[in-house]
Amino acid sequence: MDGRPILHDVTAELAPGRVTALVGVNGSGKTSLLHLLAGLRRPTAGTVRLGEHDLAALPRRTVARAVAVMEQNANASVELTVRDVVALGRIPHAGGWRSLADDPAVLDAMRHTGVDGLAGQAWSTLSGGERQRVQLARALAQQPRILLLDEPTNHLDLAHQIGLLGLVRATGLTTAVVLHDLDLALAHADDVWVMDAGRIVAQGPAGQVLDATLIARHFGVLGRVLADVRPGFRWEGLADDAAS
Ligand SMILES: Nc1ncnc2c1ncn2[C@@H]1O[C@H](COP(=O)(O)OP(=O)(O)OP(=O)(O)O)[C@@H](O)[C@H]1O
Repeated sequence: MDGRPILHDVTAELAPGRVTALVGVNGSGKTSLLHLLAGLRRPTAGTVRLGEHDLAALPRRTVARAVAVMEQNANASVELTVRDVVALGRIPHAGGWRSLADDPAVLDAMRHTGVDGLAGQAWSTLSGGERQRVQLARALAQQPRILLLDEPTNHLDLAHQIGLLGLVRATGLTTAVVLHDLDLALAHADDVWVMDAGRIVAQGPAGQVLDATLIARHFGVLGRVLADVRPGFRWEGLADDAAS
């Protein structure tokens, strides 16, 4: 790291019980911001607050009981079953001698995400899409108040992309999700934060913020908003002079 700030002038608040999509071109700062919200990285200036508290001042276990993170390309280095991986979500709540894998929250989370049929299967043998769902189950087993997801729809086919975001919505948890697909953001997020060069350049309800002008300016793509059948975009190719 060369000491240059990655994020600048970021002021934003996740709305309780709502799904907020972090969108923006590659390198715009989405993952960096998600890591700050998760307490995985600390800001060099400014404060990240969890309720009334400075996140940096809270014990790690307290944060882990409140905030669950599903990272991009999450991996499990040792040979674990699906049930073991989901049980990792119970660590912040662990106490006594009961096996984490026997915790009812583990089974609930596996059922909720549809991976209960894979419980005994080795993590290393799972497909990319199955891994994504198991990682979501691990995050839900944590029983957090806040869910932070970094591109959770990677590796998923279309039906599973929609299904996974539907599951996330159904939790009712305060959620921030990094998404590249603006159609998915429109369909599944309540709010969006649009990032460009380390700043949040627009934020608000997804249907109001994501319009053709903003997309041309901050994504360099010309498009038309389709409002007749469903909210969405029709792409019309790359715009060389999008910002003009
Ligand atoms: N540890 C680091 N040291 C130096 N630069 C970093 C570090 N982490 C991120 N960056 C830089 O900060 C910028 C934002 O990165 P970040 O991963 O947050 O972007 P992103 O919007 O999530 O990108 P993508 O869509 O490609 O995943 C990039 O230019 C990246 O190279």
